[in-house]
Amino acid sequence: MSSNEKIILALDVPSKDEMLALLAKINAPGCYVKVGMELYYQEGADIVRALKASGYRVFLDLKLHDIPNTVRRAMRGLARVGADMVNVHAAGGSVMMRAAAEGLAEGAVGKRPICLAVTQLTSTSQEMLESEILIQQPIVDVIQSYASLAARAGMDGVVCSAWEAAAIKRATSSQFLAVTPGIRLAKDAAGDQKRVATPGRARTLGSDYIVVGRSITAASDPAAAYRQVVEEWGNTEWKTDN
Ligand SMILES: O=c1ccn([C@@H]2O[C@H](COP(=O)(O)O)[C@@H](O)[C@H]2O)c(=O)[nH]1
Repeated sequence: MSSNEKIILALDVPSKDEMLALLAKINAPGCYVKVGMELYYQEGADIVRALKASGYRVFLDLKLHDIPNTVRRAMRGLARVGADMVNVHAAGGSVMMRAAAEGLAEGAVGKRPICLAVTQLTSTSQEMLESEILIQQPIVDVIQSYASLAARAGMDGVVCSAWEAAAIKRATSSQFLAVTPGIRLAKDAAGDQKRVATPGRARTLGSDYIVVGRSITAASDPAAAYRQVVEEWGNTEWKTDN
């Protein structure tokens, strides 16, 4: 089956065996995949090495958020593992983000991995932002501000929802990446996600990459769902002038 390098499949499964079974079902060799906490905390760095050895591109989604020295040293190690894309929380601040970039440059064997900053999780709503995180501003303004900070601190882009993609590019540059989870096929339930978009909508809103998990992995036919995401993305025109 054909894949698309801008579609990142979230491998949210608890073991290597389940991951291999899922990849066999989807049958998209060499596609972009995401290893998150669930799989990494069970299988460790070997899972990334195995995926890379099989030709997949890997986003290692561990969302580091700690003091700058710890993040720098952790990133030095993660760069050696060989992921193509990694991330931190922008809320860790500019010194921490700069330390992440430096650690990656120190550890990278060849090209350093793309480093993203998570702005506000796609499971966060405006209401939660105000009542729980105690930030009394429109979420898009908060995300724009984090994106500017991240760009100045040497990040290559941010994780945000598709709905903020154009705003973060206005605040930074058209080259600054918007990697957007919270993607659902139209028929699917949002579940715990609050800021969601379909693959086609995400493209028109200016996403550079979309991250798709349960709309594919929980589908009765994951291969058909993956194909639908690829087609919907591919049949939609990308816009930057939102
Ligand atoms: O803001 C964020 C940051 C990361 N994620 C991750 O993306 C996938 C989404 O999975 P779905 O099943 O498509 O909801 C998941 O691995 C999250 O950890 C995110 O959703 N939002």
